[in-house]
Amino acid sequence: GTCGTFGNPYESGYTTYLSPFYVAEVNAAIANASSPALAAKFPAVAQIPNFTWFDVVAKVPTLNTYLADAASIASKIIVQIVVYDLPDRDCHALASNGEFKIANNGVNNYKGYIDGIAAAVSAYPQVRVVAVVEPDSLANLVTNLSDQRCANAQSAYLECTKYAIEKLRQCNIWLYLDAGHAGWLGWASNQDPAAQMFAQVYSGVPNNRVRGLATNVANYNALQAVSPDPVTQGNPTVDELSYIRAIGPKLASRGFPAKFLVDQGRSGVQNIRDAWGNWCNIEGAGFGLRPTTNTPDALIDAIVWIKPGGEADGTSDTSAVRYDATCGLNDAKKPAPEAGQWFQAYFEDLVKYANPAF
Ligand SMILES: O=[N+]([O-])c1ccc(O[C@@H]2O[C@H](CO)[C@@H](O[C@@H]3O[C@H](CO)[C@@H](O[C@@H]4O[C@H](CO)[C@@H](O)[C@H](O)[C@H]4O)[C@H](O)[C@H]3O)[C@H](O)[C@H]2O)cc1
Ligand SMILES: [Mg+2]
Repeated sequence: GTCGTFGNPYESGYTTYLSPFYVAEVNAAIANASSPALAAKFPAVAQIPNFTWFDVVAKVPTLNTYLADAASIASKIIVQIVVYDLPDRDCHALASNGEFKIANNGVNNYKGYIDGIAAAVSAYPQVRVVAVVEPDSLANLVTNLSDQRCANAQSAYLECTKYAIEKLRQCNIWLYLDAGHAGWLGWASNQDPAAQMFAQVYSGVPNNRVRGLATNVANYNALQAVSPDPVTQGNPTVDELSYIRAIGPKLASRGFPAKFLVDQGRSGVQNIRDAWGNWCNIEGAGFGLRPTTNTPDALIDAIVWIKPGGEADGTSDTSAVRYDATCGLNDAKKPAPEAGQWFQAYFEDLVKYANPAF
């Protein structure tokens, strides 16, 4: 490509920007804390970088603000974002359905959303942007085309993802496509179809800035399980490291030399789910391994916190339009607010059960 470096964006010497959005959420949590002893730990949490989710187009202007702020802080700095606004988003679930609908000009709306992000990235070439692209989207195309909503969304997801990769090609951006997790695409029957699809998307845009894949986004799997969680039911890819070591070579052999980011933001406690497919506000979860480039495999660029701990996965209000039954299961903490909204009790648990401890 025409750009210089395209190695690990988290290379030494780079600091990672703290999202003011999340810092503000944690500061508010201090004011609402159930116990002063626990609240004493909250400021330390606010110092750990995570990703800012651009889940509505109205948030895109704040990206300019963040990039300008970051540029004023350090010459070598990384801003971490999640691109998350596909039309008919979260097609196999209800909790995170988005603002754009395919049936209502959604693909064009999405392209405008991407154009806004691309303009911000171009305006601040001195700031590195690491972007996770569309959690749950391509993974749903691997396993859920039997769901009419996903089948209907397939071509739009692929067109929108291609557009995002084409537009987000500035020399200061690194893209990681979302790749589900060990309990999703890690099943043997899913690995090859997944590798095939990711490699096809990668090859579809020459000279792209797709560095690799992001796994375990908004999920709870260990990077390296001490012992298999019972829910893994004999699946050899018991954790994210085994999933990555299984799918990495399958991607490389198909022309996609993918590197990985692994979300460990809510992975501090294992054996807390009734089933591996349960994903909503899982009770007992704790903040996990701290972000680092000290990873167990060269395939992994960094351990990161992508889902901001404390922001809900979905509402438990059965009367809500976006109520998903998964958020009503026994292992889902209740009462929970809408996806993305601050869930104070859940945040306090994440701090309480954090491993490593705060
Ligand atoms: O014994 N075997 O050999 C065998 C073989 C195959 C088997 O089938 C596999 O079973 C897996 C479950 O074990 C399924 O994985 C679940 O798929 C769901 C979507 O369908 C995901 O939900 C998403 O989760 C996101 C957060 O991660 C949410 O943000 C998002 O809103 C939400 O929709 C779950 O995580 C994920 O765990 C696979 O599809 C399925 O193919 C099972 C056994
Ligand atoms: Mg979700």
